[in-house]
Amino acid sequence: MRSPKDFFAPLAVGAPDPVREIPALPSRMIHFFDPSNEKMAAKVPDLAKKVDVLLGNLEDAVRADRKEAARNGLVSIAKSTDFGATQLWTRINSLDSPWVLDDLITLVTEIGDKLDVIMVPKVEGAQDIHYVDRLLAQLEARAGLRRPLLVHAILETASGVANVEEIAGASPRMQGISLGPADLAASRRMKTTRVGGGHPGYLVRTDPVGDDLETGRTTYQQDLWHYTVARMVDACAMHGILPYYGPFGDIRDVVACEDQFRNAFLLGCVGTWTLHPVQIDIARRVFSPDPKDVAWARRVIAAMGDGTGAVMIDGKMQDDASVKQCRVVAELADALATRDPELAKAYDEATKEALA
Ligand SMILES: CC(=O)SCCNC(=O)CCNC(=O)[C@H](O)C(C)(C)COP(=O)(O)OP(=O)(O)OC[C@H]1O[C@@H](n2cnc3c(N)ncnc32)[C@H](O)[C@@H]1OP(=O)(O)O
Ligand SMILES: O=CC(=O)O
Ligand SMILES: [Mg+2]
Repeated sequence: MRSPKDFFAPLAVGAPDPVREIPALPSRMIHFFDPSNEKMAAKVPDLAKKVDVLLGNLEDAVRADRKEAARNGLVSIAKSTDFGATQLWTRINSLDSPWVLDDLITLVTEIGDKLDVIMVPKVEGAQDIHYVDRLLAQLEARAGLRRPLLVHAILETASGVANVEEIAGASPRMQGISLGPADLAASRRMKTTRVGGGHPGYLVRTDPVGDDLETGRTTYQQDLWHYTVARMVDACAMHGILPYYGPFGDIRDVVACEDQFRNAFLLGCVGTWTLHPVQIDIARRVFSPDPKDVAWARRVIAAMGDGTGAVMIDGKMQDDASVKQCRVVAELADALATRDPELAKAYDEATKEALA
């Protein structure tokens, strides 16, 4: 473990100073595209106007014989596109793969000034982050970068989950963590065959009435990912970094996708991955607080004055703890409003109505 005294010192001579705080930039959707896919690449300039984060994916879902094309495609897209306020991220290949070294050398050298965050898959423990941390510092120094690249880990191995707290705190570069339900299911030897979402077999059933075991016993499907998402959220909150839901692979099932995203939002996640354009509006809707909740939060904050004591609003007790929750919602709304004028209007109208 690094000494707290030198945690914020650069890991290579000439590398930029590490950040002391992770910027809470809007990142409701991390939209994945394959930079070697011409159709997807052609949509990037338009998508940049619609999403908070664009991610050039180099790992799984890119065929082995397209890895180089994806890497080079990302370099040329990054150089030729105006991303405005939209962040550009990449997902590199896994640390044991034959491609990752060239991914990092090429991307940091060629487009290190355009990239915001590097997503690292299949992280097992702090040692993986330490490896990337030092290598990035060396490459940043060589490329003369002034701004450090941030690192995002995917939680998709059983070891990663067991070590999630040390991963979250492994480096000042740690920006966030995403749930990777597909690889995690495989790593845990779960008996699912899906990319995220629930399973009809994972359920609880009401008790029998008398001796009849068959009739009237309602079943409730449970969330396979509750434990992992909750644990990830705690690890991230503890270290001041951001938690995200990951992929929802049933593109057609926009209803269950929205449910899964909302569960993650309510538990503390700030965003999710979007794999297909149809998921972008779902993520925007779910990960932007509802105008009614924003109006309520602003009303509680106004009524609570300096934030101490207790007041009654519409029959509900408010005190220091509820005003803190309201501040989370109100601050998120303020941050999103600066990026999204439609949301800003909806929040202000709902607030006026609530305070009238
Ligand atoms: C477990 C994990 O690791 S998840 C992360 C890795 N996986 C990914 O990144 C997957 C990314 N998404 C995809 O590859 C695709 O969306 C697929 C394969 C799921 C579906 O692709 P398609 O069969 O082409 O879907 P569909 O026909 O509905 O696409 C409609 C249009 O949207 C485009 N499109 C689809 N996905 C994307 C995307 N992620 N970004 C931009 N455009 C897209 C298609 O190219 C198509 O364009 P066109 O109208 O010009 O022909
Ligand atoms: O990479 C994501 C996953 O679910 O696996
Ligand atoms: Mg994966």
